[in-house]
Amino acid sequence: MPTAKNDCFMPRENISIIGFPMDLGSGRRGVDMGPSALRIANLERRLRNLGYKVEDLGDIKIKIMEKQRVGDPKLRYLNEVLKTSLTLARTVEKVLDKGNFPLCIGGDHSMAIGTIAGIAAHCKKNKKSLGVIWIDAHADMNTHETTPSGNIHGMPLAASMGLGHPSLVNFYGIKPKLKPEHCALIGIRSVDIEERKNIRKLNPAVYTMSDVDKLGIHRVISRVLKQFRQQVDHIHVSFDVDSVDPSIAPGVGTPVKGGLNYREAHLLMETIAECGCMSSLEVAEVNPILDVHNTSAVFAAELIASSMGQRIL
Ligand SMILES: NC(=[NH2+])NCCC[C@H](N)C(=O)O
Ligand SMILES: [Mn+2]
Ligand SMILES: [Mn+2]
Repeated sequence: MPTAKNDCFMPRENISIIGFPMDLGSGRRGVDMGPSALRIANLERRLRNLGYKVEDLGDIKIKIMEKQRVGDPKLRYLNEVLKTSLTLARTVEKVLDKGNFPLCIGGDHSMAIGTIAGIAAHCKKNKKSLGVIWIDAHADMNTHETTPSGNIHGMPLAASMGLGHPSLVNFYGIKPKLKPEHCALIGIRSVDIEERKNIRKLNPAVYTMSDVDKLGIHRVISRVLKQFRQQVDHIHVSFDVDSVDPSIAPGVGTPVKGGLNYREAHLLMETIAECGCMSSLEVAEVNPILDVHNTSAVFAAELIASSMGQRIL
């Protein structure tokens, strides 16, 4: 095992799967079916085959979109996002408190508001520092003031670092939940003009696709892991499936050309597994309506397995 700051880096035996069938945070329907698609892709069996004990806690209850009001156009479905994020945060916190590994499957990326809140609460109680590796085509660092869409899935990372609408920033009573120096973004290739200013203001480490092209994905993730292993106690990986190129993962709500290729994505996750230092994982934005025979969900399930120790040999 690699040396670690404390024992939270030891691999956890028990995985708790939490489904978050939410699409109110995104502009397009369908990601609410992501958790089902991942389960159909045999997620649980893949993890059991790796030797883990797995419990599936089922889905967080979410009221269907057709019955909701959009509300503020700059913070679409805010109330529903807050309400459901609260249940998610409590569930994640409980799972961590009992020593299990939370695997949250979405759902749109607004789920990170709840996931990171629950993790931050657990870390605060146990005097652990939190690091987040955000793998995404997008930075998700908009606020209600900079968003071009009003979709909350474009805001969770900024909000977690203390920038954005007070209801998101103060959510779950911890503010900020994450320090920018303990945050790294990887795979970025679509940032809104105003969103750039937020990135500059907070200044987390950002590895764009150009950086991945130049350095190689292995060097990028190794650099981040090396730094985080020395500086934080809990590493959370937030994986947006649209980080991968749409040619291999077409089933996502907001596809952007020029993403990680098949092997880059696996190598990224395999390197995270080798480090043995991931303490929680969430996978967001699988959209079965836009998918082709569930290939994106199967790919996402494969990537989850790679991040949990699946090896070629
Ligand atoms: N989690 C995601 N897929 N986010 C996409 C965000 C797209 C765009 N930046 C927006 O704010 O609307
Ligand atoms: Mn995202
Ligand atoms: Mn994205």
